[in-house]
Amino acid sequence: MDIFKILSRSSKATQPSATQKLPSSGAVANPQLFGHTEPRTTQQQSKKSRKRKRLHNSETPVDISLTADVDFFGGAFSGGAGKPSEDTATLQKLSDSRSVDEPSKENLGQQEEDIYNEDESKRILRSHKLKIAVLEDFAPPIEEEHGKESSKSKKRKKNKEKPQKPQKTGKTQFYPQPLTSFSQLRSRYTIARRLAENIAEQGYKLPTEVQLGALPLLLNDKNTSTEQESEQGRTRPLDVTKGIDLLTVAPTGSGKTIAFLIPIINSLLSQGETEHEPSDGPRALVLAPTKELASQIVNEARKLSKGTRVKATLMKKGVEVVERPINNPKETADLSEGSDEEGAESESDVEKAEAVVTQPKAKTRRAERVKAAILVATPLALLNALKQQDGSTAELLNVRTLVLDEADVLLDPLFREQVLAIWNACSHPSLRVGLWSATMGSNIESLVVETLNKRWKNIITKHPQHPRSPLIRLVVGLKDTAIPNITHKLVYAATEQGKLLGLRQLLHPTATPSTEAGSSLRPPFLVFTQTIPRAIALHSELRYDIPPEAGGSSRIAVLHADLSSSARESIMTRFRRGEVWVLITTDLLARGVDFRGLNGVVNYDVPNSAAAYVHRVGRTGRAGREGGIAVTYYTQEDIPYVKNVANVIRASEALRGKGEGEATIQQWLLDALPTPSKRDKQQLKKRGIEARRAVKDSKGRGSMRISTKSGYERRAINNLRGAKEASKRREQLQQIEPAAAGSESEFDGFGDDQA
Ligand SMILES: Nc1ncnc2c1ncn2[C@@H]1O[C@H](COP(=O)(O)OP(=O)(O)OP(=O)(O)O)[C@@H](O)[C@H]1O
Repeated sequence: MDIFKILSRSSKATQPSATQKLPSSGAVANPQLFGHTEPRTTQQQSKKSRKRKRLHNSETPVDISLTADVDFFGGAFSGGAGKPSEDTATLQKLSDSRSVDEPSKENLGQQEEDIYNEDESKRILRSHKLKIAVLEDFAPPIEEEHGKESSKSKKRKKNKEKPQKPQKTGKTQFYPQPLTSFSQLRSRYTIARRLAENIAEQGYKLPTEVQLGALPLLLNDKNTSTEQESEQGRTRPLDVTKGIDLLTVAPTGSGKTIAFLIPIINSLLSQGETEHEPSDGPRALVLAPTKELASQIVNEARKLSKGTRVKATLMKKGVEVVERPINNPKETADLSEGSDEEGAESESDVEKAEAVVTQPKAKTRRAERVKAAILVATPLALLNALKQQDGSTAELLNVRTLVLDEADVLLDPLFREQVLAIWNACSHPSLRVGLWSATMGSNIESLVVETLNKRWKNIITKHPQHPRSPLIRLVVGLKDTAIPNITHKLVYAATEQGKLLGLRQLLHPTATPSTEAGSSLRPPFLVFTQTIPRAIALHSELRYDIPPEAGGSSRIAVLHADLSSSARESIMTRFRRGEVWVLITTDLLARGVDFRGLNGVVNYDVPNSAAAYVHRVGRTGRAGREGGIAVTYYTQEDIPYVKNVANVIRASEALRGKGEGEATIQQWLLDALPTPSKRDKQQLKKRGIEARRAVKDSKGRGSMRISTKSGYERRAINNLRGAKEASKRREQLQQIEPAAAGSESEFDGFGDDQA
């Protein structure tokens, strides 16, 4: 069934042309956004140059790019992804629990082939627009490392009997080994066989930019060029083998989820069976701002850990994460300390057993405990499960990896307190943090550094010799910019009625074939509004716009946070299945949610910030897909704020290589639009367009209502309705009055006997 044909109620103008490409159609050949336009000959040359030993600097820089048809498992697999050939039997024999430190002989042979020298690494990273910098490195200063002590370092040494103090080095560039094919996960990092198979089964062939840069860093790369280049041009070694804290800014839809999940799953698999008991609680924690995103992450984690002992679960209401006492919090704290001890027949085991036996049942909650090693949660749901009777937060003693997906929103005032409380509850000294988003303000970076420093102060008081891991920042492309493969339309609709008319034209494009914004937006698409009441109102206004023969009102749905969890789940499923074609929503679905087949996004209400725009429009054009369309309507009220959006569109089009002539936003428009002040931007981010929050505008009129009727028409209708009601009331009164008069006449007053 052609959705577009039915929606447009015509077959004439709606036949998709043979050349028309939809983002929802077909598979993507190349999920990368940058660096795959280099000529084939260069790629062939690069293949030869790869056969160099690691860390040997070549005299002449070699042109390196990636081949699109990557052969899984070093060319040994045949018959499609995930199907190992006989040649790979040896690889397969590797146990999924083998330590990553013990590469097999056959893998070592492969390893040498896949190692790039520093110039090659630089070249690849640059061609894919990857910038990796060390934000904070806590290793000793360079001079000391190389045995040449400066007078400064001598002085420092004199005062040095104090505990290790973090050494700030400023931002320095860093060039790790890029991961140019998923087969290198096995050959270089000896990830678990089953994990590698699961990756192949998903059909992932070529790593996206963020995977290319982040996976080597997170898999504790021993092969990487451990040199970092400081602003002064000096180099110093950087040790990533003990783990790093990573802040990643990479475009929407660029595959950040598997970039953080693969290292988590691999690390859990590489730990011996004995190390983790389900009763120890989760070992990896992923926080996401919405239930929808959290459940999507769990699904991804389950696909990647299929057939292994690693389990992932979603935090649900009523489920316990740690043992919590009801009456006496002290007792549970003792119990958890005991359970952290290792070794069979140890004293602590006895204590543990006794504690379990002697623990009165009434003192512990009887709810089900989380047994999975990976827990994915929204901040509030998890914090509620950690709150103790005395108001304190229970510790998550065994969590070694904390991931904040959509970190900038999680560390924004809305979630900040909850997230920091959870971060601090993860008390393991070797906790590694990953912060991931497509947008990241510098204030968030500062907050991260501050939080890490505070935590570190606490750690060294308890564990003075504990090594500190570096904080690395990975940026793909231009920070805070929409992906280059989206077509943007910024449409002036003047009024609220104008926007509704515009949206109707998108639903029935043949009515106005010349409509610029609507000419090629085909369902399924998302429509974003500023508030829940507006989403509901827009849904009621449009719900009968789709003809019954096309499925009628069932094709259009609304999803927002006031709905029950089950209603939200069911709408998501119907949308993913293609039963719902137009989904009206709020910023609830703006971040992280992955709809592969989305053809477009409509910003019915202008987003509250540039970042919100980047995320909303990033629901389309995922994993390198072409052609998603983002339509943004703006009215008179939005003019003071729309420059934010216009700037993002300009930057995204520049990234795509669009010149002034073909740009959506002409320079004259940019010049004409007012630049909002910092205060205005903050206010907008917090509250959105103020007038749209109220049912009525500042003059008491309902001009921000979602309706195609003008204010004049609505007033006329209201007057008519008022007049009708008044006359009805008069009629009723007239009927009541004679009756009342009659009843009065029947009342004879109080009798003498009642007085
Ligand atoms: N290497 C790859 N090759 C092809 N597809 C991939 C690859 N990696 C991930 N994908 C797919 O890309 C899509 C987007 O991935 P993901 O949701 O992780 O993006 P993201 O970077 O987290 O986006 P957002 O910033 O919007 O949250 C998913 O459908 C995923 O399956």
